Amino acid sequence: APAKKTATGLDVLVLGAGVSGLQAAWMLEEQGLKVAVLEGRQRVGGRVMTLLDEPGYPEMGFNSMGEGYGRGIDAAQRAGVTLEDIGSRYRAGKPPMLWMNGQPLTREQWASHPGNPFPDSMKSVLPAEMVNKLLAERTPLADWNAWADPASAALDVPLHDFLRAQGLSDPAIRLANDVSPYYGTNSWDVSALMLEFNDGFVKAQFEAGTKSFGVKGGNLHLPIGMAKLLKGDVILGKEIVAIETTDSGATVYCRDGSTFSAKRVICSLPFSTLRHVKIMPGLSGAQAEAVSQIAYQPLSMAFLTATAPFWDEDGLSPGMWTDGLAGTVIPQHFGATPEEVTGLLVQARGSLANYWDRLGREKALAMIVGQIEAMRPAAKGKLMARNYFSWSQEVFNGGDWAYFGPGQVSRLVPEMSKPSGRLHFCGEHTATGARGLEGALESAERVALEVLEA
Ligand SMILES: Cc1cc2nc3c(=O)[nH]c(=O)nc-3n(C[C@H](O)[C@H](O)[C@H](O)COP(=O)(O)OP(=O)(O)OC[C@H]3O[C@@H](n4cnc5c(N)ncnc54)[C@H](O)[C@@H]3O)c2cc1C
Repeated sequence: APAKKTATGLDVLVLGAGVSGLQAAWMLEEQGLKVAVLEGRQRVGGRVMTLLDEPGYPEMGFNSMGEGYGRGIDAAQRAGVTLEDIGSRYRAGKPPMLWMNGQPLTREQWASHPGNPFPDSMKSVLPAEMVNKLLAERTPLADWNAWADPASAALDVPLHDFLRAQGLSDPAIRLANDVSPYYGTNSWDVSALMLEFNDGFVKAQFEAGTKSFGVKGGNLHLPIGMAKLLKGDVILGKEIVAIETTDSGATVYCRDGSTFSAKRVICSLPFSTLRHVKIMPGLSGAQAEAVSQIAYQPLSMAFLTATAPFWDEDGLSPGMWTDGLAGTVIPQHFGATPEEVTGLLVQARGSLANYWDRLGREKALAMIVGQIEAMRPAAKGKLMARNYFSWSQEVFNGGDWAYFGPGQVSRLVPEMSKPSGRLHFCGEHTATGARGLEGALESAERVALEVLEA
């Protein structure tokens, strides 16, 4: 039987219990509104997701906040969780090595390697550093806060164009970007302007300070703490399938047959999942285009542990950036001391993530272990595959963060987050001044003010 309504006389229904939805709900309650939150998963947190039963509490989602995360630091204090500077843990141990074609290379070896396709002046730049370094040094975006202004539209071109203009050949672009893209699946499907905005945000973070904060015991404790602050219901297991607004109110329909009504609805769903929700009346123009078209980053991860420190045996860093099917191996230093390795997080982005996903969990894990063992015989028989997590395959995400394709920043960003009648939007994809978790919180502030002023 359909679940009974648990909340009546609501001012606002918030859809999604990620940090943006939880923050918006809290802000509106502070102003005296009656709010309920509906969440599809059986947990809160969305893209903040910690494996609390694995050693070192590996993070499958949100990693850390910078010192400039005013909203994030404030939310953590309110939620009663402890932030610790984990920057030294990221930097602990030997620096990761570059593995090209199955062979380990130091930076010096790479600089003179015959397979190095980078321009002469940049031979010692590692592939993983190249895109961010070029953006940092040569961004054509004078004011990063103006990224979505019409005046910046000329920069809304494929990342490929920017990288070509910096003197990178196609093989150099493939290695520096497409093997493990931060945004997009390759240099053609992402706007350079989006990365220039991100570069500005990163620089502003460094100006505020160089610490990286994580939540003690796992980042998942942040949204759990934020949810506890709410007076209204946070109802789990409520997959939204339709949203209807009229001149006088709004109704939300869930997959289990239950319905909820309120004066207004705030939707924090990523557009990758919202595009499967029936919206009545339908959206139009750039907003409809955005909901249907904006892409989400493919990102998949395997969590491995080692029964013995094979990196001591072969004398090489446990960290690996490979140009092959094993992706990037990131040692986790979350034990009692920063030296201890609590596990290996193996990450694939872009088309490699899609390939792992198509193999499926078991085959992907076996392939990853086999690849590492082939490169490092000392690892043979010592790797334990414990977990596989794909953001693309998560029904309630359909990918990691939103990214804009060439032309989409200018065409969609100024329009896509405006309210449609009594339906309002928040979530990291709607942030225009910050990125990541801080962007999600920024969007919550914007939407809360929007609802209060409506
Ligand atoms: C691997 C990874 C690493 C990251 N690292 C960092 C970092 O280091 N620093 C940083 O600042 N940010 C980082 N981020 C980004 C940060 O985690 C996100 O920006 C932020 O958590 C997004 O919050 P949100 O509320 O916008 O979206 P979400 O957390 O995705 O919340 C949306 C909610 O809606 C729910 N939902 C979706 N569809 C439905 C439906 N149909 N019905 C009901 N509920 C639904 C979801 O279950 C989810 O709970 C990272 C993200 C990932 C995935």
